[in-house]
Amino acid sequence: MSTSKLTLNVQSEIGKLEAVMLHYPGPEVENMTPKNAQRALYSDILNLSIAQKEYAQLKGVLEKTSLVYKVSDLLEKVLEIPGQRLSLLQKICVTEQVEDYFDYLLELSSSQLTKILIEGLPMQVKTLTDFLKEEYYALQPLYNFYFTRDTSVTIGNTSLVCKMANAVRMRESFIMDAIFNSGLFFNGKITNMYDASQNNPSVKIEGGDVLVAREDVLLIGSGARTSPQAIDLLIQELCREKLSKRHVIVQQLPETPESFIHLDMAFTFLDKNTAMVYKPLILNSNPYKTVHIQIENGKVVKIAPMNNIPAALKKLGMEVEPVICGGRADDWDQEREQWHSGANFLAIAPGKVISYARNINTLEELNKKGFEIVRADDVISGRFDMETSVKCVVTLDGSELPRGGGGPRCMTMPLRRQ
Ligand SMILES: NC(=[NH2+])NCCC[C@H](N)C(=O)O
Repeated sequence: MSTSKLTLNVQSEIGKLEAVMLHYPGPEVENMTPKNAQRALYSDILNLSIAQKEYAQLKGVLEKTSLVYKVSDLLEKVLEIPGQRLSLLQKICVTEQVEDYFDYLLELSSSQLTKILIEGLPMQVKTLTDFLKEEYYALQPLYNFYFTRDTSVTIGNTSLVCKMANAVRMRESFIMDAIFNSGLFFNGKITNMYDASQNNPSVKIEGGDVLVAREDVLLIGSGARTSPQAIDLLIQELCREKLSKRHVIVQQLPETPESFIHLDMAFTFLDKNTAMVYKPLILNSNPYKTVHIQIENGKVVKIAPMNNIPAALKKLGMEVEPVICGGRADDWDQEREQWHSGANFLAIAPGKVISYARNINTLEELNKKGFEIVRADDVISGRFDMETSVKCVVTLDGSELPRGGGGPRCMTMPLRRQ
């Protein structure tokens, strides 16, 4: 991590990645039992030591190609500043109803406090009421913190702090807000969706649903995690900038199964003119609407239905050739690989992407389209030089990480792209 401030700038999903925010999964991902895994938003429980080995591959590849900011390092620095520590703790203690612990937390060292805010604070059982709650934690662990994509989004020079759909992820957003607002690390603007929503409970939005297709084009999923009310509010915020023209393409998503939580589980950009798609949702006819919202001089001027995302993009001069997640041949393969984040790609440069090795039908499809398939370890060791490749997929071992419910795009929050 560098010491000078980084200027935020993301104008696409594929421009060469220059800086990214990560959280390395720690004990918090194991601080659960099968009984409460669902509340933690997991479909299964994880094995940390394997998850960490897999994660090390992602981190290793990113460190080779981009600046990496580690959330816990940034948080610790923010907590060093008394005023910022106080306001973050007040916010957390009030919203999570743990005011009794405020004085104790305030006195901890910044590194202890960082650890507790991420890994959870065990409850002190002092009353019968506490005892009968059958809760182990006063502050729940941040099980999903390694999915840094969801709690904030860099749109151009602005960091959008997301209003999470589930209370169990709310503290993640508060931490991101404190990091961006500290003024210590980044130059850029901040839009906080909690503040903007004025506590309207129907406003919810998560970064996995927001894709910056082009400087003037956002793709937004609307479903379990992002509501139409939040998209309307985001548009209002965008309208303040009074850019002459802007487009928002909204894709409705199924509420179940949970592998459709975000748009990036069904559609991600791979290259300037290529995107990974889950065919049944993105290309086939289905009940889920695609809507084009046109903004001019700070006003919504048109809201119109579209056939699908590729058709809407084409209208805006962005032709994308779809690559089929799971391959063309078998719809079971498509379903199985989509479930294991097979459509969730992170581009680290145009045509250079990261995904899980397990989704072999998806990889075969990419290989047919000219993408070399390489292992993360070969990139990290230098046996494979990504610079010499025109198009490649770097694959991560992914037996544990996908059980948390996401892939490489979900685990990375770009701060700056070329
Ligand atoms: N961008 C994504 N698709 N993120 C996946 C997040 C998964 C996480 N378990 C959740 O439910 O919140």
